[in-house]
Amino acid sequence: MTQTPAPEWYKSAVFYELSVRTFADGNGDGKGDFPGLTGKLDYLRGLGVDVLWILPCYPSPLRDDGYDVADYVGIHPDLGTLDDFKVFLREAHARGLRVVTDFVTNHTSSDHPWFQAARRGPTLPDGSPNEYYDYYVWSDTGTEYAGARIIFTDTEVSNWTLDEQSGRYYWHRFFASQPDLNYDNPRVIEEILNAARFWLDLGVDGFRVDAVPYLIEREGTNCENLPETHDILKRFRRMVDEDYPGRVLLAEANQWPEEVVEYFGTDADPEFHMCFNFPVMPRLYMSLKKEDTTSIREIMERLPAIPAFGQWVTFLRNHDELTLEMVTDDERAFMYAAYAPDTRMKINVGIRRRLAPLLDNDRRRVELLTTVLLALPGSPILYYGDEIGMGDDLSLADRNGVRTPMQWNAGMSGGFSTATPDQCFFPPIGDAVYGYGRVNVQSQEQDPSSLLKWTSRQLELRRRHPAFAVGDLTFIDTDNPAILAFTRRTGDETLLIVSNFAANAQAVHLNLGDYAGRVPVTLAGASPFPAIGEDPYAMILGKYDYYWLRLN
Ligand SMILES: OC[C@H]1O[C@H](O[C@H]2O[C@H](CO)[C@@H](O)[C@H](O)[C@H]2O)[C@H](O)[C@@H](O)[C@@H]1O
Ligand SMILES: [Ca+2]
Repeated sequence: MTQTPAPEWYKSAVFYELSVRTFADGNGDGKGDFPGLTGKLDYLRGLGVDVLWILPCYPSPLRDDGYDVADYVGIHPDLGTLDDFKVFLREAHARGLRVVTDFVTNHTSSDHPWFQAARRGPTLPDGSPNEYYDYYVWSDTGTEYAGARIIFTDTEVSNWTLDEQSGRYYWHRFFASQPDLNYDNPRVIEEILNAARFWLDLGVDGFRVDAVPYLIEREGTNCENLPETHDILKRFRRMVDEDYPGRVLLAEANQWPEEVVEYFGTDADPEFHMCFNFPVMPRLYMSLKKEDTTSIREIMERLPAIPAFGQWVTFLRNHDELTLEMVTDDERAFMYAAYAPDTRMKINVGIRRRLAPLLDNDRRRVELLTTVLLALPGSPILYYGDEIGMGDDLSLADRNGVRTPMQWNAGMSGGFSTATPDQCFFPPIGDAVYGYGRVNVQSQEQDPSSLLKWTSRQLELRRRHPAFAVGDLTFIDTDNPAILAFTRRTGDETLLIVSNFAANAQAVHLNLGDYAGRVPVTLAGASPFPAIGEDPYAMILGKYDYYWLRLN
């Protein structure tokens, strides 16, 4: 199957995020690789996703799982060769799957040759200027930009670190092993755009651009979302529009609605095609524990309008911690109390757990949040392994506990590798509840009622109703805050989504006066419900129950 060349394909796409290193090992060395991933493309096609977002695959010392790039135009040798990548891309495209790669713009690894050259100081021994020095941000005192917060609060005490070789401090928003590039230097912009061209020329369908708010620093600001940063990102978009039309840019900007929306730019002066909806994510979990969906509605209604080309990207989990940066202090305290009872679950400003353990492995709650994810405006992202209910490993450092090997079957190392578990890059999960002996693709493929099969059916249902992807959103007033009700509407159809966030059955009345005379019909099964009248529409929902309805 080949792809339909619709220019706005990303608006109706379902994304699947995966780490090549932990997805499938093709050569038995215990590390996932491109040949292994290529062998799993039929699985991904069968699941019903459209786009693969692959985590950074560049040569890297892996001090931040590849977000510390040592070479922008290569493949990490553990993952295969550039030719292996090309084969993967070709085979993905042949199956109608698109591929979006992670592009780390804000910083490099301290091992990158640019930084190693920069450390020689502004002037070389022969008196000539060191052109690489200005690739990074330096200080004599390490006191500038004091208004910038620290992001990795568990490990870093400052955004400046003294470099022994140059005797100067360098700026880094993330780990000290990730020096920030100096975007006030036009050569840096050229280098990064050229690196992007390299991958676009190979045929990638776009980039998830990492940590975009932090490109530029200015004294007296918090060094986030600055106008100069937006100018650079708009230049990136212009290059894509002019030379690579049809490719997509997705912004990772973990910001409040008013700031994140700026990363779309405008119809006249566009920036990113897509932005992650960070603010809504923690509120989905919060609403479950509070049995009150008010915060979901409030944050969604707070999102400013986006340009016609734009699309939000929604997610429940990803490779990082469940970030709690976009909540109030009280809400953060609530989330920690509700979802991180063990202190090992906390990291930086968030919670390092996977979807199934967060929801106590409760299939009803997993289904509920997944259906809301699929029904809210935006293109949803599934995180690898969540479609089978994988668990996490709190004994692993940093965020690695949610990056364990994909569980394919009950055999050696869960079918991830022919290597033994202790030889794998991260050990596959082997416990009695979430271990590969019990939770794996093969067994779920044989079980029609498995989470995997359910997910696949739900994706198929979503695909058949374009209103999920591009319909307008209208929240429906109810008399029960545990119930989230909204419509998604196009000129052709109106969908009504009703979800019960409570642990008990609930009665609710929906204010559906605008739809008097219409008959709700279930999307799966086409069962008609009582017709809507002038009075509030009464419904009963079982615990964590949901309805996907079409208003005929
Ligand atoms: O490349 C550095 C990091 O960039 C992304 O980080 C983001 O994740 C942080 C939480 O882990 C988040 O708080 C921050 O706002 C983001 O920019 C990337 O996803 C990380 O894996 C990476 O370490
Ligand atoms: Ca391998």
